[in-house]
Amino acid sequence: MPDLRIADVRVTPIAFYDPPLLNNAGCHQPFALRSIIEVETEDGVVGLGESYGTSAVLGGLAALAPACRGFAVTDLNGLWQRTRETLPPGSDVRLLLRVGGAVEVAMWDALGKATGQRVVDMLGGQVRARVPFSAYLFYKFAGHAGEAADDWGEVLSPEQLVDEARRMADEHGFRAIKLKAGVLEPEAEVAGLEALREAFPDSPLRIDPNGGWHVHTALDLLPRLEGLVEYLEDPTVGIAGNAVVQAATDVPLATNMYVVEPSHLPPNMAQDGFRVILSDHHYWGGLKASRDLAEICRIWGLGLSMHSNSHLGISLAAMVHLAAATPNLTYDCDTHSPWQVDEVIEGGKLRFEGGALRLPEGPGLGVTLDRVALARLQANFEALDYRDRDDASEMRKHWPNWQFGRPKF
Ligand SMILES: O=C([O-])[C@@H](O)[C@@H](O)[C@H](O)[C@@H](O)C(=O)[O-]
Ligand SMILES: [Mg+2]
Repeated sequence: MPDLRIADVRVTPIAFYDPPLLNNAGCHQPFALRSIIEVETEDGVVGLGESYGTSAVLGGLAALAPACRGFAVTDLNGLWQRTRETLPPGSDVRLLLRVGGAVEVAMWDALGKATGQRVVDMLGGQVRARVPFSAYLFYKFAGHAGEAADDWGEVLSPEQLVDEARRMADEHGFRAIKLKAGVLEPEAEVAGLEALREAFPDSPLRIDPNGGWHVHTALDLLPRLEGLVEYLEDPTVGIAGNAVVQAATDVPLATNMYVVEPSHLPPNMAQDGFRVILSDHHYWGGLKASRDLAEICRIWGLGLSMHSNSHLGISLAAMVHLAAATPNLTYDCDTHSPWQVDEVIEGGKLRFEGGALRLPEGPGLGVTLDRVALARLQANFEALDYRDRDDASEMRKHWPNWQFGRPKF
């Protein structure tokens, strides 16, 4: 019988190159911040997790890590008790879920590696061989401020958007297409979506202004969006605001912004705010909590999709295991992966075939840490002069008069 007690939890902050992608909050900085979590058992088996690298999450992980020693990697109740005990009293539940969830994934990976089981099997069993992902389109600048253009170039017009989508589809085979909006005038963004429809007549489309539109703007645009999109993601602010939009259309509204932890579910159901939840194991408290969320969605008749932020291969592997174990995942998952050039797992990035990923082979998550890459990405982090994401300041390097607004348009 393997000794499943935790001997050590290591957290390594990393930073990896990120292109100048635009969203309602501004522009991505040249490096995205992330954390790599290693849970080592008394037998020397190492489980992996990946999460945010913000100062709040890193602070929470630094407090939690030493408190994990001694309990078994199967003890999720123990994990959550220690997470509550080690975070400062009154901490936001969203921080608690992010910190505990980051370690939880690594515990599943360690358990799988120690016992020869895949995470997908421990989460209830594999229901699909391939996990489909969507092409995640962004408006973007040609290059970061003061730097040369990257090989995607500028994307600010409908024509450039179609080119970006074509490259995504050619390189990875994605079918569904998501447009990150809330950047340009809504009219221009819907025109971009219409150009995508013309170029990709069979692709399910989505648009996500991240709460950037006023209720009246979303209502005005509904006639153009109906029949065009499979869901409308976070068009405006809050459950109540989005409920007004949802009441006016049969197009389901989806969210990864306003229903992001358990206490948001009852008001959402009561107000019929969103009919699709974009789950995210980094937000919801890990893999077990995300399976529970899927079950809640099934019981209450909500659609289920999957959200992503800039991430590397450990997160992607965890997303694939979770998605492969979730029968009612009703839409293709989001991923930022095509935008990332760095990787932290051995063998390089997981490769999409026909827009989908197969489960990496092997026990646990099926991925191994590339320690040379980890050291390089950690050095990136140490060299940076920022410790938190600040899209607004980055945006003003390109558009000095830019102002944040949510809603804005
Ligand atoms: O990375 C971005 O710019 C996205 O806007 C991200 O921050 C969102 O969390 C996300 O991808 C979304 O679907 O809202
Ligand atoms: Mg979103």
